[in-house]
Amino acid sequence: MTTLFDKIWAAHAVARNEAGDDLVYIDRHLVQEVSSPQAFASMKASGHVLRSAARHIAVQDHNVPTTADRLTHIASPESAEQIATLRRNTQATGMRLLDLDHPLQGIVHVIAPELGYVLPGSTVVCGDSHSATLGALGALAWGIGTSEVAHVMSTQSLWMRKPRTLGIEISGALGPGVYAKDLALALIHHTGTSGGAGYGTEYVGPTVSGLSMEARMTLCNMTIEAGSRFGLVAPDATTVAYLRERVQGAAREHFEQAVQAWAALRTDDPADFDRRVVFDAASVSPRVTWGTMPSDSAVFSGRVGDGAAPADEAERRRLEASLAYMGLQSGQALSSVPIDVVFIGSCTNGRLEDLRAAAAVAHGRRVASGVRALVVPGSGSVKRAAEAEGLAQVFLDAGFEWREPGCSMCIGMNGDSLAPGQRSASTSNRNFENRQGQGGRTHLMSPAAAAASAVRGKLTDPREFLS
Ligand SMILES: CC(C)[C@H](C(=O)O)[C@@H](O)C(=O)O
Ligand code: SF4
Repeated sequence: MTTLFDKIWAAHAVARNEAGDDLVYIDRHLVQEVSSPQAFASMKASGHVLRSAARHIAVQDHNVPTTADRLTHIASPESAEQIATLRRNTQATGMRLLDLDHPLQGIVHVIAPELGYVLPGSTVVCGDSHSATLGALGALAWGIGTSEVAHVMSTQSLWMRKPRTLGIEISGALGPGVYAKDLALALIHHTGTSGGAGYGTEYVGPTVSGLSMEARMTLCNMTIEAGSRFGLVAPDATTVAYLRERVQGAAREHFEQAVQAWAALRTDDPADFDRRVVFDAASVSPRVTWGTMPSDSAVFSGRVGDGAAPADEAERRRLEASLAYMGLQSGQALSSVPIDVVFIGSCTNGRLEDLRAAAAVAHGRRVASGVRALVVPGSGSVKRAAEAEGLAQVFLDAGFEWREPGCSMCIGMNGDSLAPGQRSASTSNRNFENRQGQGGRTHLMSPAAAAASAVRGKLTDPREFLS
């Protein structure tokens, strides 16, 4: 009797040192241009080589312009340099690269599942904190630091202290206009930004089983915002159906056999978790953040500060600084807050279902005057699919910009950023100070809510547009 986390860990731990850390075998590694330059350099400096090139895929995502002329024009020299460096490093080591001109290029956490690259029961790492997104496929997937990236490239393994396990058991149906993003924001509000620290999180229960693959990715993506590096969902029929269409190579040949083996990949008894949190999804309404931590959220009919008294003096000071940064008053009605920019995209909410939810609201409506609204698909595949089913046209007709894939305004490294003091409605995952641009103010929400906010020009509950 053991948890899914323990089973996958045990299948990959090949040795234990005196300190109690395990040497964990890494099945797959994803590489992006921001966290890899030093890793390639230190691998080279120590005379190591890429041990198993086929187990790594690199992609350009954070720095890529989302403008149509991006193959010939990259305005920022720093961005151009990081992109060129990854190109050089992958050529030198024989690592596969999805470059700017590749039809499958996109945000690393969006493309990996699309490629059928992440399989249930496997270990997957990436030098990026949102790697737990891939745990939605029943894999142990987590973000690592640059020195660990070098270690994985040269040894295909990592020393790791096994975390304790946290089971988040979710039951109850999500209401109309309520999405996995709202569930994630509600959970982070409930547990706090460090509630999951030291734990590997598995999401279980009927609500999770009922979520689509993409919604599971949204949920797992935000696990790190509650402090846990691992977010996991056991594979089931939904996972198998998703992978059946996508796996390639040897995994395709042995697919039916693998499906049988995956049946054992589940937590035998929730009592096996080191800690359990029980959560009712039916109680969740569309949410929006008002502060500078992802836990600072409330329902759209709520107020800045959410009416809760700060727990202590340090928290009172944090809230004060946070509201000063956000240019908001405690107690102000959230639905009265005007916005300047709308960003629909990111590894949290840049997949096809997200764009469908936003387009359903945008359809036949117009972005409010004075508001700039961008839709940035998470990958080339998402972009083409959205164009084929008419979503791109819906956005264009409504006055949104329709961009090339990448991280874009989620982090503002590629030239898409907020100006100082500008306020955004954003479907990304972090509302930290300066995250979307120096002095920019971020309100996190679901894609439908972001589209509703674009139309009204202020923070808006998407249910206002549901007929
Ligand atoms: C730049 C990258 C290493 C970073 C991360 O680790 O997550 C980024 O993706 C983010 O979302 O903050
Ligand atoms: S979309 Fe945002 S959160 Fe995701 S990898 Fe890119 S910068 Fe990080």
